[in-house]
Formats: sequence, C-alpha cells, structure tokens
Amino acid sequence: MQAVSSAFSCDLKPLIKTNPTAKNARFSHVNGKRVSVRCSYRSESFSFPNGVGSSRADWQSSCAILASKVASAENSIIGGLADQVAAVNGHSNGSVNLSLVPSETNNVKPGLVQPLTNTDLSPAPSHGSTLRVAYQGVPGAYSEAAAGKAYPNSEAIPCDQFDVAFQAVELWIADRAVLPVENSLGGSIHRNYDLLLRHRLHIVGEVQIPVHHCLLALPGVRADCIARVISHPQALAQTEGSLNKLTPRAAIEAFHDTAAAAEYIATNNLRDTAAVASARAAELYGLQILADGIQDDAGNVTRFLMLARDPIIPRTDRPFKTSIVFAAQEHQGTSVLFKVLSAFAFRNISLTKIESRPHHNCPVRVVEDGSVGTKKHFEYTFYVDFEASMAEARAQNALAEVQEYTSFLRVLGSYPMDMAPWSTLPSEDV
Ligand SMILES: O=C(O)C(=O)C[C@]1(C(=O)O)C=C[C@@H](O)C=C1
Repeated sequence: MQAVSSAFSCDLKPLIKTNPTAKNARFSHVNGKRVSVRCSYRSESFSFPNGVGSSRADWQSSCAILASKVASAENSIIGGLADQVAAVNGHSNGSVNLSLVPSETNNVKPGLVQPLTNTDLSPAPSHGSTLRVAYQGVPGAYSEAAAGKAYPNSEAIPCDQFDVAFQAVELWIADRAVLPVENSLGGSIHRNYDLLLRHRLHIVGEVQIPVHHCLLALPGVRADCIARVISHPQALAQTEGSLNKLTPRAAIEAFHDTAAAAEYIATNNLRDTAAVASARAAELYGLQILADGIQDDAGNVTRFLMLARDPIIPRTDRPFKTSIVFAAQEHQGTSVLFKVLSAFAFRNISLTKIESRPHHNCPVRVVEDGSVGTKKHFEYTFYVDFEASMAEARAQNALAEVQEYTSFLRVLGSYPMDMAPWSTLPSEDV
C-alpha cells in the first residue's frame, strides 16, 4: 500500500476556528497545495414544491437541511463540529507529519499501515486518481473488507475512531468513508447514527457483508489456556454463546476493533489472550485460528454506509433507499411518530429501519403536572430508512408531509440498495 507521508501546511485551522459558517469549506489539492475553496453550509429551509431538480446542484441543496425550526439544536450541531475541528486542529504548530508508515518498533508484519488518529488529521496531499476510503480499524478489520467491497481497487485508509473517518472525508484526506451502522445479531451501532447528524457527509450507498468470526491466539496456545478474550464489542456480542462454550472461564474485554485486538496479542506476545477477529487478521498478524465460524448465527451480517462529501443524484432505474432524520417539538403533539409513519404507509413506501436516539440538545424534558409532581419525558431524534428514491414523486410528497409534522428534517442520502448476493464476496474478504 502506498505510504502517505508528507508534511504540509495546516492553514485550514484559522479559517474553521474564526469562521464557523465556513466549516464545510472544500479544498482541492494539487501537489499538496490548496488551490480552491468553496463553502456550502447554510442552505436550509428547503421544500419540494416542484420536485427535486435533476442537476447535481439542485440535488445537493435538497440534501442540505430541509427545515430547521429549532435554532438551538442547529447551533449545538455547529458547536459540536467546531469543537471537534478545534480538537483536530490542536497541533502545536502549523506543519504536521502525517505518516502512515508502520513504526519500526512495531513487530507485526511490515507494510501494514497505522490508523489515522485525531492528531493526524490535516489537509490531504495530492493522491492521483485512486479513490481513498476511510474506515475505522486496522487492516484485517471487517470494515476494511466492507470498504473493499464498496469500492474495489480503492486505497483503504485506517482510522482509529469513527469520528476520525468522518473528518478524514470532510478534510479531503479521504474521498469516502465506509462505516458500520447495524448488525443482524448485535443491532445498531449508535455512535455512527449520532455522528451522521453531527457531520455533514451524505450517504451515497450501502454494503452488507457476512461476518465470519474466528477465535485467534498465538501459535501453539491451546483454548484451555486462554484467560482473556478481547475484541470489538459488536464482535463479542455476536459470539457470546460460542465464547461461553469455548472459553467459559475467560474474562471478556472490549477493544477498538477486531483486527487491532489480534495485532495487540501479536505485538505483546500475549499467550493467555485470544481475539475474536477475521481469518485475514490471523494471517496478517501471524496468529493461529483456534475456532472458525464462531458467530452465534451463521447468517451474521453487518450493514455499512458509504459516505461522501457530495450526494449522488437519485435515480429510478434500480432499487433505491432513502435515509432521513427528524425531530419534533413539544407543541407538535404526541402522535408525531404515528403521523410521520403514516405519510409513508399511505404512499405504499416500505420502511426498512427506524432508530431513535436521545435528542442531542434536549434529551429530557421536565413537565410540571400540578400537585402530582413532575413528569420527565425523554426526547428523541428519529432515523428512518425507506425503500424509495428521492427522484420519485411519492417520496418527495411523503417528505413534504413529514416536514409539516416535524421541527427538523434532514435527508441523509438517497442511494442504491445493496442487492448483491452475499455468496459473491470472496471468503478471504470476511
Ligand atoms: O472491528 C471490526 O473489525 C470492525 O470492522 C467493526 C465492526 C462493527 O463495528 O460492528 C464491524 C463489523 C462487525 O460487526 C464487527 C465489528
């Protein structure tokens, strides 16, 4: 893999810190120099009186916030991102050495790139035409396989956190991010739902990959010598039943990602520890497979979203899915969710997913109830996926209606559904 090792000026810093409305400033780079800037942030209050236009510009603005009547919620989103960018830009001086070359002290196989961290993020150097795809984890993680399935022949860029993968795209270090949102056994990956709202990337596709877990340990170690099993919490949840049988006395500990757990065992020569990870991780980090296929359900599948700075133009010539997020205010009544869902039901639009998250700005509302005391309502932000393209009138009409019932509505993306049979995925990828 091509090493990305370059020092370049971090002149994005003052722009973002002093001008929050320009947080979506777009930079193009030629030979590592910034050559153009464009800003697209505040294009809210959009409605669909005549449907969505066919040009990219029309669609881009339609994918910005559709309506935001909750100014404070908006501000907190802006504030949150500004804070993160400030953290990213917290380098002590303007020039950063972004090195993805493995350090020499690391005794895992040479040639493996190190994940990006918060402190590595700075404007990207020129990188030719190869698409660069950020994922969370290290090589051998399932997310790397998902990035490869989503964008064959791309360059996968490991990031140490989900947030860093979002920022890598926003700061033009990567062109796309591929991040997990749900697993058939472990359920939703809530962190990424929250980050979708906090950041301004667009969903441009989805990929689903079968997740085939192995129990890995150093060569020669037996399963009955394992005192500790480490892995990503999702992977541990997906193998709970098998681990109870295979290593009943072992402590179970969470790790950043599956492959990093394998790497950690190899790097530290831990003979009492096993990792739940992929067969590819075993190969990359020189571990043996103690048990194969240990997911508690053979049909274990994780769904990943493909994210980009710009939306794609929705089409009708193949099955599309659209993802939205909305919230309502107290005065909009108690049956908002029912009304929203019926806007889709009456138009025969199937919902494929609904997820609720605590409202970012106001998670709990306290209501005085006379002499009885106070009621504490939890406030939610709802994420809905539905099976229709935003190029279809029925989807546009449904959203126009949803807009009437809600105080905040944003289209996260309208994108082709992953219709690929799982069997087409090469086994070494999972
Ligand atoms: O740790 C990894 O290998 C990942 O890619 C992360 C992740 C997740 O977040 O769900 C991805 C797929 C599997 O469901 C298990 C873990």
